[in-house]
Amino acid sequence: MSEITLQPTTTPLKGKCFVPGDKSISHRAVFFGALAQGKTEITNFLTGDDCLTTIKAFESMGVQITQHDEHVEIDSEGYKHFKEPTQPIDLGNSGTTARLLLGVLSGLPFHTTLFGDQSLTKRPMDRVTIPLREMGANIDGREEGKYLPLAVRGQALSAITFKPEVKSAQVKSGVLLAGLLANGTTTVVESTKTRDHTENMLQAFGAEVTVDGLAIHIEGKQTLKGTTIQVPRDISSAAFFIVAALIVKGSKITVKDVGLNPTRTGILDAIKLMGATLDIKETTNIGGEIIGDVTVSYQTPKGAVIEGDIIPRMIDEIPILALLASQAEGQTVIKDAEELRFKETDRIDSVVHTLRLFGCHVQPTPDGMIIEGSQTLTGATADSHGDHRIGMMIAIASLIATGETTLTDKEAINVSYPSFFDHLTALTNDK
Ligand SMILES: O=C(O)C1=C[C@@H](OP(=O)(O)O)[C@@H](O)[C@H](O)C1
Ligand SMILES: C=C(OP(=O)(O)O)C(=O)O
Repeated sequence: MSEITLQPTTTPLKGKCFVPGDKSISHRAVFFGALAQGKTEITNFLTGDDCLTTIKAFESMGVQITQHDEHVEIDSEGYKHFKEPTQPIDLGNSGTTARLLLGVLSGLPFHTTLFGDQSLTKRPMDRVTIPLREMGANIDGREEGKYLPLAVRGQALSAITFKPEVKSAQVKSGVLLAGLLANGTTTVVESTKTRDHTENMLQAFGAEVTVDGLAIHIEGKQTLKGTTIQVPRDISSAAFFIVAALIVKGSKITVKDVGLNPTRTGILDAIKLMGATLDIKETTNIGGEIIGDVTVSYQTPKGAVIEGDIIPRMIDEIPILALLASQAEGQTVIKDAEELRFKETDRIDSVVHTLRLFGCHVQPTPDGMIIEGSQTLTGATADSHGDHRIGMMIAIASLIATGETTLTDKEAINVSYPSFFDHLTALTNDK
């Protein structure tokens, strides 16, 4: 496992930044491109480990996929022509691939085995296997199919109406994908709107899908048609530099062409709730996804209570928001975020543990944390614990810590942002 030694920055962050393509949208572009008939071309694809895992999964079912850096071409005859994989499918670290693929495999007429890395093997899969079994899926595994490895024998599926207990776009998407292969009309009714890239992309691939408030209806047995997908840049990746600019004195940066889908911009709303100003310019809308630029400069926000419906709209950004909170004036309380406990690490415990290594005062709660503001950070040796978002949080913390920071297991960052350190260096070296 490799490590990197990081020094506090002596220069502010300046200039423009083009973060890589959105992880959620890159996954879905491969899923739908593979399921569809004909050619799909994806540009600005995220070449992070998780999205490459999705490509390999479909290749193992015989789908023709060519990937050159951020450009992907898929030539598929459609899901009816997928072949039974000869080997178990390795899902690596990717929860999104696991939950969405379970939905697809449940309705295909062959047998597959799925496994993942140590972290993914601990993450709950019953949130999706329970509704899939209700549709007729045959899924078996440890603890009655709660955890990977899982064996799936595809079946004819029947539509259901499903009201998920967890606020999860992965669960919603897994059931909608099964619904696409099922007989009848499947309905998912959410209690809070989660990221809606699946719904947008289904429409882009010509599927009949109706969104009626919090209810989504999908007709079964539809044929999708290959299309062109331009992936917006990832707001979840941009969040690390937005926070870096807010906390490093004298900074001013613009993150360009970033996805501004309202189901993903909770982080921007939380920053505004903390009294900071952001300049947000929406520039275009491609395939139902709003894209724009965010300009941000150094300022001291105020502590706030972050809770309720905003949480699913910023779930992956909570680690970096916690770092921002440590620099705010006053206390910040994060509530209603128990879902953090089911990510690559238990992100309530790992954020608290990591910020404490830097000398911060922070308390975990069952569904979030309480972070004291105006804290001085002291350089530390901190491990990503195999969690990309914790790794990037440590790197951003090192910019303002006194003394040296050593980040161990830095390659975890490749899951969602392989060029992270190049981009960070460019922002701190811009003249
Ligand atoms: O659907 C998606 O692409 C994702 C949904 C979220 O997970 P949950 O659906 O489990 O909340 C998020 O944390 C993950 O990074 C990506
Ligand atoms: C939780 C994440 O991803 P996944 O669930 O796909 O592993 C993430 O990217 O922060």
